[in-house]
Amino acid sequence: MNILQVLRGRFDAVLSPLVDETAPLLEMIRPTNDPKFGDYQANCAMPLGKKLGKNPREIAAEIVEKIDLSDMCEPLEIAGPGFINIKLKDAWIEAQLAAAVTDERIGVPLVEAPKKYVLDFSSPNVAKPMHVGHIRSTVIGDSLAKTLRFLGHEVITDNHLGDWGTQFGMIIYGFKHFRNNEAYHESPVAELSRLYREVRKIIDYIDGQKSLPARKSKLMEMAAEIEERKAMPPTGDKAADKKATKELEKLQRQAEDASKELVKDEAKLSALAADPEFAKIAAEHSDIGTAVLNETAKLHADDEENLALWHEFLPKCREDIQRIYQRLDVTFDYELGESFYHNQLGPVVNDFIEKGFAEESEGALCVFLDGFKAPMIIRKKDGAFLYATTDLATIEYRMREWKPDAILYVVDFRQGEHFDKLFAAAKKWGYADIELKHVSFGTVMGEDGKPYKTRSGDTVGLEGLLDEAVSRADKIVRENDKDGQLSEEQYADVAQRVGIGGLKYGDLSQNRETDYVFSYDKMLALNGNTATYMQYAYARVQSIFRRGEVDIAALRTSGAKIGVSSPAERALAMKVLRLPEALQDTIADYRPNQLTSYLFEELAKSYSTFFEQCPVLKAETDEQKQSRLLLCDLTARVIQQGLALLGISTVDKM
Ligand SMILES: NC(=[NH2+])NCCC[C@H](N)C(=O)O
Repeated sequence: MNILQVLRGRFDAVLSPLVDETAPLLEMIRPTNDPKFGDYQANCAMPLGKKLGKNPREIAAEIVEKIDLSDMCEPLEIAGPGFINIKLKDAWIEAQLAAAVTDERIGVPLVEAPKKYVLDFSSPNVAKPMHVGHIRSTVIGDSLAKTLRFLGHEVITDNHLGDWGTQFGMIIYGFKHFRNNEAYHESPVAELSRLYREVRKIIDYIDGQKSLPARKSKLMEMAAEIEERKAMPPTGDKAADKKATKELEKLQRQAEDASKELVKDEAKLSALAADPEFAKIAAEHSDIGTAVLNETAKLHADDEENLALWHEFLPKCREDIQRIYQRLDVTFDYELGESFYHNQLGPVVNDFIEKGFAEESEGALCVFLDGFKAPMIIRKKDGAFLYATTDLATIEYRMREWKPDAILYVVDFRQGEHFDKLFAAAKKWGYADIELKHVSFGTVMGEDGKPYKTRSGDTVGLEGLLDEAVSRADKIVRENDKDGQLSEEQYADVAQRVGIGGLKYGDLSQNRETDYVFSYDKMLALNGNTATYMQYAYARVQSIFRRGEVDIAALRTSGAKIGVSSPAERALAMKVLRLPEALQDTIADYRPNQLTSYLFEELAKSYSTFFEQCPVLKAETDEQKQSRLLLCDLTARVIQQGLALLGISTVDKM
């Protein structure tokens, strides 16, 4: 059971006659950090006292007097200004452990009111280099899907592939003008990816050159302004002068950065221009920007040739991405990409017009939303629909077909404004009683402090990244296996699980909203908050069973019991029983790092202390030995379950 939830339920019964809204008070019942204060502590008497104008200690006494917890807790204690300390009875803990030992779900209850979730994650733009951010979305989304499902919710996972965008205009253009038939034949995706990069390069070159004069004059303006400000005499007002100096410095820094950037770009452009072959191509394709848009527009207008090319390219691109999913062991219920909604965009826009939610502004069709300066554009001046239009059609489809209670979008924080607007527009459109949530995440950084880039910048690069993790894991596993207990075959298997697991855990253990630095060394470390450490803890328990020739499955059903007489055993037992709470915390705001920190900071650390203080195979009595073996087993099962919900597997030996 979820102990915290049960405690809160009991408090709720006492608090609800006193206040209208008990939820914030119930939030103040938390596990303690120090066993001195019991297992849980309720701090709600203080705010309640303030609210009711009574002495908090009196309130606390009143709560303690009325609450019915005698079945599970020792008599409650009131401390300090009105803290209520809650200590569970040992016998009650032991009964919970006994139930968990024979429970496949190790004591995790199913939610009483299951909800239906749609999870939109991964969603790369095919035919365009997939990047580390898409791995991040994939790993976070998959873990949330698994956790929600485990708790009993219904989850539909949907990979909203970008399979209809300008990138297809680009490869269609590239295919028509630059393709190498032989290369395409040999390795179509590699050739398409080359074509994408080629077209991108020309577009960037032409746009870069076009923007140079404006950038230069902007810099001159900045320089002039700096001079002007420098020439200004001080006013004598200290604060104002200080502010002026600060502003001047800021402007100087900006000018310096812009000028460096310009020098760099100019160098790049002139290097390209110096390549006669490239210069010739660029000159021949000077209208490439418009041409690409035309190819895209033709595709969207069902042009026969472009549609045929799209049908030819798409399965190849999807296959390419599939390899990454296979290696990450991630699957989707649906992969309804942007192209799937193509025919619904017109009707969506018409519906907005009919309902009076959209108006024309400078030729574009706009949805004005309260609280936003800029409107959401749903049709461009040239008639083209946008990313946002597709997302509206997607919401309509999902609501109609699946009727979910919530749609979660696991997407990069840079799309924050898009989703804010999308959700506001959806609400306006009538989708008000659904939870629409942008599960936003930060950037994966390189050790140089810039966004992490794989060497080749495409799926091949991402595969290289996975390969590297596995090959480093292989080395670590071999070094660690001093007594040579693993076969060659086992090395390969363990390296896979440790390498890919390390990569996933390294990501999931971060607060998803912050940027983090990608480091193989950190994510594969044997010590610390890593998958490797958790996998190792699991394997160590299995090795105890092997060394002691323990048939753990038989012991589970033998009627042997776990006792919690020593502090280390009791502390570990409490952590084991807190798995349901950790999972609840994980989905409360969709944060897998709640689960990793429970596994590492709480469970693994308590296990370590237990392991130091409590001999298992050499326990004093048979009864104690069985008790400790079962506690080790529960710990290992919680680790295994926890890792499984993160999409990470365990190994028995490593
Ligand atoms: N429904 C959505 N907008 N999902 C996210 C799509 C992400 C987009 N394809 C990208 O790679 O940036």
